[in-house]
Formats: sequence, structure tokens, C-alpha cells
Amino acid sequence: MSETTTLKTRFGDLRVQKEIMKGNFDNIPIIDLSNLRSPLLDERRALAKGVYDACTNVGFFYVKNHGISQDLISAVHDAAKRFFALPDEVKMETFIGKSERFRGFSPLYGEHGDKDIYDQQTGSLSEAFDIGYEIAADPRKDPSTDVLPPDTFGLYGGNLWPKDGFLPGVNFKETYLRYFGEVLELSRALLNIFALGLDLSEDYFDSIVKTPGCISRMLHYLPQPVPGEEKVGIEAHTDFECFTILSQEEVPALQVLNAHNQWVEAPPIPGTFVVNIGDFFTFWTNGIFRSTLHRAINLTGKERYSIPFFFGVDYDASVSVLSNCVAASPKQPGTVISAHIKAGDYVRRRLANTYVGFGEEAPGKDGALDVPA
Ligand SMILES: O=C(O)CCC(=O)C(=O)O
Ligand SMILES: [Fe+2]
Repeated sequence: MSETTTLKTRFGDLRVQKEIMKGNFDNIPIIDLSNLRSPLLDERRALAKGVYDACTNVGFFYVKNHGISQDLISAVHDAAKRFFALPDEVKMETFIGKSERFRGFSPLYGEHGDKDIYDQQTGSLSEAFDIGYEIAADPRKDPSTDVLPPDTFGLYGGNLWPKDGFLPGVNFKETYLRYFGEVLELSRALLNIFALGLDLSEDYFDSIVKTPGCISRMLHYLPQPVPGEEKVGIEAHTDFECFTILSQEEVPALQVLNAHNQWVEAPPIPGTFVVNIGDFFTFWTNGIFRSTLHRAINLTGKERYSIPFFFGVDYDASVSVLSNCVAASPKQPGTVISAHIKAGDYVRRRLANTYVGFGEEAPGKDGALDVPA
């Protein structure tokens, strides 16, 4: 029997094995997306079945043949490296504390994990740059006529971009928005497959992803300053929204908590993204889809860069249990909602709980998941 330790989570304390399981890809399946837009329903159904199984068993899977070019992925990673290499005073011009919408640069040790859970004295060994949905990024919108919807939850718009001239030859904003737009379209196509896997019509969610509340961040995980000390780059957490598409290049750090409360490494696999379920899908499915706990610790001695894209729904959309999941018995206890939640309300509360500089906001402690009564 291996040694255990206590992990504090939003769902209560868990006994977690100390040993990290290495390189066991069986735990996290690789799904081929070649048939994502196949004209044959049977092929889309077969894909949807694989996705459904991964969502119910692990909550994490890799995707290959996702259709986003390696050139674009390399360009956006290069933009991230160039940005983080800038002097701190330049990066601080886009400091997240200047934003009302959790956008911009979080410096090293600036993030602390969820306020309800983690000691707020010790920050994480990472720095980040966050952006949210923009009309200009969405291939389905025309920037000359389309505008953002009313900003009820204070989450649309307001990206902070580094000034031109600091990153010569990089086209930072254009590159990041192009990447954002392509991953957004991939996400919309994946959402249709999720719907199919849940026995819903493929377009079931389409009406609530018109101006979806998506967020992306560039992350830079520094090597451990003191060898052997194991400072985490991002504390154990679940993602807030529908699902996340993560690009992690070649340096490993991501660990995923499996159903047996063992940390399993999710190392980079060339040509793939990692996809993981977020809280909204757990709410919709009454806990059948697992919004799996994960964390990142960079023990490699190298610089690590990753770029997650969090796919959400329109912020004014309501999220409640799907009618065909009401009777289901949840695979992930403690994650079931009885009321409906407003997407923007939930995302704003979770962001306020995680980022520094927003301490004035009520953390929303009514229930482990911030679900309003
Ligand atoms: O960098 C990674 O591998 C994971 C990042 C992550 O989990 C997050 O930003 O929510
Ligand atoms: Fe995450």
C-alpha cells in the first residue's frame, strides 16, 4: 500500500497517493479527431462514443489530427516565450491588477490557487498572460458589424495587450487572436460531438455559444529555484467552464488525479492537445462527466510554456442539469447542482477566488461549488 497525503479540494478533503504514476498513457486515452466533421453520422457517432467514455472515466483525453497547423501552434508558443522574456516592468504594463476583467499579466508567485483552499502566503511558481473572447478573434463574426453582448457579469472585452514595439517581428496580438479563433472553432465542433455522445442533437448547445465566454492564457513555469523543493506551478484545481484545450509543447509538468486518487502524469505527446472536462459539463451531466482535479509541477530543470484555452458558453446562458441526466448516479460525488447557475456569475466568482487583487469580491461559499441557493 503506497503512502498517502491529504489534498484539500472544493469537494472536501481527499486521501491521495504520494507516488506519481509515470508515462501510463492507458489512463488518458488518445482520440483521433479525423472524423470530427465527417459527413457520415456513423463515423461521428463512433467518435462521440470514445469521447463520452473518456469524459465519464477520466475527464481527460489527448486529441490528435485536430486540424490546427503546427506552424500556428509554434508561432503562438514563440510569442509566449518572447513575451515572458520581456523585463518585468514592461510585462507589468499589462498587469492583471489594472484590469476589471481578469485580463493581462500575472507575475511570478502572483497566483495562489483557490482562496477557499490554499494558503495565500505562498504563490505559484509560474507567470501568466490572460485574454478573453474578442469579436476580432471569432471566425463567425464580422468585426465591422458585430458587437459584444451586454456585459452583465463584467467579463466581456477589455483585453490588455503589450504595446507595439516591445516584441518586434512577433505580431503578438494577431498571432494569439488567430490561435484563439482556430481553437474556438475546434471547440464548437467538439461541442457537437459531446452533444451526440450525450444522446442530444448535435446542435443542442449551439444557441448558447454565439459569443462564448472563452478565456485563454499563456503560462510560463520556471525551473525549481531550489532543486528538490517541488514548488507547484499551479495548484490542484478543476477548470471552471465546459472543457479546456491545452497546448503544452515538449516539457512535462501536468498531473491528473485519477479515479483511485493517484496522480498520473499527462506528458506532452507530439501533435496532440490535451482536452479536459470543466465544471459546466459536470453540472449539465449531473456528475457523469468528470471535472477532474489536476495540477502542474515543473521538475525538469527547463523552462516550460503551456497555453490552455477554456471553452465556455455565452455568459448570460443558464447551466442546469440536462433532462436526460437527471436520474443518473454521478461518478463524481459532490458535484451535482439542483438549481441553475448563470455561466458568467459562476466564472466570475471562480476567477475572483483564484486571482490576486480581487479580494473585495464575495467568494460565494454557499456550498462547495458556489452554486446559488
Ligand atoms: O499548464 C498546464 O499543463 C495546465 C494548466 C492548467 O491546468 C490551467 O491553466 O488551468
Ligand atoms: Fe486547469
